[in-house]
Amino acid sequence: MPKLVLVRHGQSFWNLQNRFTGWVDVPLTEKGKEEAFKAGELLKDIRFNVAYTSALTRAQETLRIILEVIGLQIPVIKDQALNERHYGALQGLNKDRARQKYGAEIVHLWRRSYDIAPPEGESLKDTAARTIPFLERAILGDIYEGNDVLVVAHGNSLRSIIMYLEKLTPEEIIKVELDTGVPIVYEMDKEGNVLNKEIRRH
Ligand SMILES: O=C(O)[C@@H](CO)OP(=O)(O)O
Repeated sequence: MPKLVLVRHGQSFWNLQNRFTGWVDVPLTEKGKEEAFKAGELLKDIRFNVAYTSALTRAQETLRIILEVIGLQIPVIKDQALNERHYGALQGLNKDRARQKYGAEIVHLWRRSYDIAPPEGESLKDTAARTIPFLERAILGDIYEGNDVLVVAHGNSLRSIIMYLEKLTPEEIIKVELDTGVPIVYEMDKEGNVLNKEIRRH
């Protein structure tokens, strides 16, 4: 059965500094590179046929390290459809400062709700409007052909994909948090349904 593996990029400098990142192209920290290395170690048993990533360096670099550790040279497709949610006016702002400025409750809704967008930014629903057509058109197309597929992207672009794959409701997706560099391995059928989910921790 084909496998679909999702990995959030390793720690970036703005993850470390607790700042909203969105589309700002912030590189990985040393810890982030180590997390990518460990993700590669945990995925050595899977002979991926193709990999997808976003247009942002932190995801591309995480993918590059994973493929180097596994020792695979496969086609890599980069597309901004997989970019992080655009965080609008919050990009660059410290998350604790944002809670002080706007209130913890609304900041939590901006970060984790389905349809409440941060100022000038994308809600998860807006993000899904670009990730899901790409998932259906490109990524699941490979699954239908029986390929093992690796996707390295971002906390919220992956939450939108997880919501779709696991058929979660807006109430359920609000609780979903992704750790950096921790692979989620889905066993799929060739119709694109999830048969099994395994989270591989370091
Ligand atoms: O800053 C961001 O772009 C994202 C992911 O790190 O943050 P959050 O977890 O708040 O959605």
